[in-house]
Amino acid sequence: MKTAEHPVLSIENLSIDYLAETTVHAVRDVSLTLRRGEILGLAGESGCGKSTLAYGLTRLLKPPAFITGGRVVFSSREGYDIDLSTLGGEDLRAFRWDKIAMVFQGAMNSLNPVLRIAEQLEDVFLTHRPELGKAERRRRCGELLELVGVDRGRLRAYPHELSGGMRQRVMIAMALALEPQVLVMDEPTTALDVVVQREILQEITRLRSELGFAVVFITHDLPLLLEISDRIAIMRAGLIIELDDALTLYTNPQHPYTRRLLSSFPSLTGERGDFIRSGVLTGDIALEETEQTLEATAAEDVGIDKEEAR
Ligand SMILES: Nc1ncnc2c1ncn2[C@@H]1O[C@H](COP(=O)(O)OP(=O)(O)OP(=O)(O)O)[C@@H](O)[C@H]1O
Repeated sequence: MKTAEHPVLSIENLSIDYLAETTVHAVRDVSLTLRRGEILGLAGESGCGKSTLAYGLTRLLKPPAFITGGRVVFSSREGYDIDLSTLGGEDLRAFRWDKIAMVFQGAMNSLNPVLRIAEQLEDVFLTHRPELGKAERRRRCGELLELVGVDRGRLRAYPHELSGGMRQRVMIAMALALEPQVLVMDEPTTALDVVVQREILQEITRLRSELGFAVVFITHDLPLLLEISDRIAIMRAGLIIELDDALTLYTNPQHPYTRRLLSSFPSLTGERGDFIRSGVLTGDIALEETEQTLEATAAEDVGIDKEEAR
């Protein structure tokens, strides 16, 4: 899908510290633009700051995390800009559902076990669209469930009556309820088995095309990102060290750390590698690239010590 050049979210020189016993510089001077309608993948090893960045750009950080510099600006499709640091309280809560929605890794476990799915979905409309009547709310909840591939009959179910995959789909439906322009997904399918994961990812890319929202998709699973992302940012020790469109990043990675990260996934380098971005690349190219990568990274290193960021 061709993405428009217009930004929907601009992250400008964002820095986030954890002011714990020792200060951790978890996000360091990150600048990043999310284009309207694109899927931007954010990859990097555990502890590099991906989740902190996700929480920072949705302003969900809690102490000891503090934004120590920079800002995040949302550019609405209606043509106005909002600096998120100017929002607080109710405005911020409303903004989060309305304009930017989130799906986090354990989201499916955050459904209330004693309430039916219908009540939990309806609650979003009751809070944010109080003008809607009961029948209209019900209708929209049914439509939402079907949008994410769950039969509307499940509205009457309790969470424990649904599989993990279905519960995660319900969470995605909830995130999409108010038609946000940005969806932040932090490891949204990691807890699910591979087949269910794949189905949900296909659903997300289909919905993105249908509804036009942009996605920040966070995972340490680089092969997965290569499949679904338009562009990929590689993060290390709080810094974005490389950002490019997915195919270029795969075929021509510039940073030694990116090359090393790519080479650490057997699925990208073995004979099965050609399923990645199928139809675009062959396993031979994948193999050749990786051999070069291995030779190159044997001789050089990135030079950013993880401890240095703490
Ligand atoms: N509450 C906290 N107090 C102090 N340091 C923290 C806290 N939460 C996270 N950190 C540190 O901030 C850094 C970034 O953590 P973060 O969770 O954002 O990384 P991540 O890339 O999302 O990792 P993962 O893939 O494991 O979720 C790490 O060094 C982590 O130890």
